[in-house]
Amino acid sequence: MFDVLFIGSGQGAWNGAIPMSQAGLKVAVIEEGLFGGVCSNRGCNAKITLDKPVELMRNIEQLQGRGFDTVPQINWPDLMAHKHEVIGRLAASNEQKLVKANVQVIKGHATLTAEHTVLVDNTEYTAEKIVLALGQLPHRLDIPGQNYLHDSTDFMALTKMPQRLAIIGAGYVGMEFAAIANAAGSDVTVVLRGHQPLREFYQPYVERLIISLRNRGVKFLYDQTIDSVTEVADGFRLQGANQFALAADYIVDATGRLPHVDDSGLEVLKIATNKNGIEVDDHLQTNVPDIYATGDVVAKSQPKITPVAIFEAQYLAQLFTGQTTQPINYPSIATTVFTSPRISQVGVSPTVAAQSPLQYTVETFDYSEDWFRQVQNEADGSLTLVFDQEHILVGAVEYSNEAVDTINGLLEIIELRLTHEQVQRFIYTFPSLQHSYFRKV
Ligand SMILES: Cc1cc2nc3c(=O)[nH]c(=O)nc-3n(C[C@H](O)[C@H](O)[C@H](O)COP(=O)(O)OP(=O)(O)OC[C@H]3O[C@@H](n4cnc5c(N)ncnc54)[C@H](O)[C@@H]3O)c2cc1C
Ligand SMILES: NC(=O)c1ccc[n+]([C@@H]2O[C@H](COP(=O)([O-])OP(=O)(O)OC[C@H]3O[C@@H](n4cnc5c(N)ncnc54)[C@H](O)[C@@H]3O)[C@@H](O)[C@H]2O)c1
Repeated sequence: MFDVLFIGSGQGAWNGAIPMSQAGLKVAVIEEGLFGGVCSNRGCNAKITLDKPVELMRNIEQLQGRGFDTVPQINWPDLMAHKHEVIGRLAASNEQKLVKANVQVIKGHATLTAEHTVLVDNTEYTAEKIVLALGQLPHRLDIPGQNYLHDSTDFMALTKMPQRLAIIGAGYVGMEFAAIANAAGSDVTVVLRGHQPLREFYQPYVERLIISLRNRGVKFLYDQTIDSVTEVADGFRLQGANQFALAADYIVDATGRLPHVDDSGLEVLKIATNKNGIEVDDHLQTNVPDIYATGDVVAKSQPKITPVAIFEAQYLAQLFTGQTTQPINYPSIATTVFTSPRISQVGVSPTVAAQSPLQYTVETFDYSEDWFRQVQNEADGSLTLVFDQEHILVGAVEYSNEAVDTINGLLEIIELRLTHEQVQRFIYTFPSLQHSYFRKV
């Protein structure tokens, strides 16, 4: 009998399994696919590998006539081969990480059969505690011609960049892929059901991102309902209400991801779920004692991203090894859409702050006036900061190529509620990004 049995081996599992095992618990991880789950094999890591040349290309573009005379072109087949090389080895190394930490690795599809029992290929495994780290699966539009639609995994394995790419949905996946495919030379059209791309992000910066992508040739079609996809002589045809029609060579369905709750026996134990995932209490415990859940499969208001899955897995390690009995207490969470420019944000949104002017002040800094950004000729960037009544930084959002580094840098100031005087004690390297913002805090 194991002390803890994880179903799923993604970020929401191994970041808990390893410290639990190192603390002396008998731990096993069951995985039916690639070890490391989505982020390692077909999510964050693959995406950032495909984005790297885009980021470099945009930086070089900004310096045309300022030290550079040409912009390099992306060689997609070479880039894809590089992605396969970098990402292809991760599953095996993720598995080895578990083995080295003395975690038992079990391969196959797990089904819960009783409160402490899981079945994998006719073998029963029992455990004191079971952790469901099942992740999410791509949502697929339920329309005729559904089989012609592709998901994020398909896109990130494309050997040839399609000439005409249609993307349905303008969330994280839709926008990031639009930026990459556009830089790689594809004629990209993003089709939106509503009128608000990247709903969770600060909208004035989303609007600037849309303008920037439009200027590069990406088309955005708002308020469209796709009814069907058909194969035609030279590709595919999307059709929708009010005579909407669009021709494309390849279509990505980026309409979101759904919690993976339907094939692991949750119903046998009547584990409570809703459309957002598995319901848990403030200790990540499901309605069934000794069964817990972490990561994307959890029904939660926090963003379904890797660092949150890691935080939850590490919390369970502390809980199960007796280091804490406290409820999970999420810190400030930075989120980023990896377009170019990027939008990165953390803490109180300027939109929320603007609704309570007595409680918050909001300040915006335009990078066209910042000498450090002028060095790289980055004119289209801004940082917005939110301060509370004590003038402590409580929120920040940046639209720029370096937004991730700025927001990660400001994260500790926000989380630790550092005062202006405390921040002034940091002696950063000069010149550096930190120097371009620390005086503003
Ligand atoms: C295209 C894309 C890009 C992304 N980019 C980013 C990013 O840049 N930054 C970021 O923070 N997040 C990003 N994410 C989100 C991130 O990948 C997820 O938040 C993270 O992978 C969640 O980890 P998890 O462990 O909860 O689930 P997963 O990684 O989904 O792992 C779940 C695992 O459980 C296994 N499993 C499920 N059921 C069973 C069963 N019954 N038996 C055995 N095994 C089972 C699955 O095979 C899977 O391997 C991205 C996601 C996508 C799709
Ligand atoms: N940078 C990152 O951190 C990152 C990157 C990629 C994915 N992710 C994670 O992966 C998950 C999935 O991302 P995603 O972009 O697929 O989902 P999402 O929820 O961010 O976006 C889905 C989009 O599809 C649209 N949509 C939904 N139903 C539709 C329909 N019937 N017709 C047309 N449009 C429709 C929505 O309005 C939305 O714009 C999220 O949990 C996200 O956190 C994170």
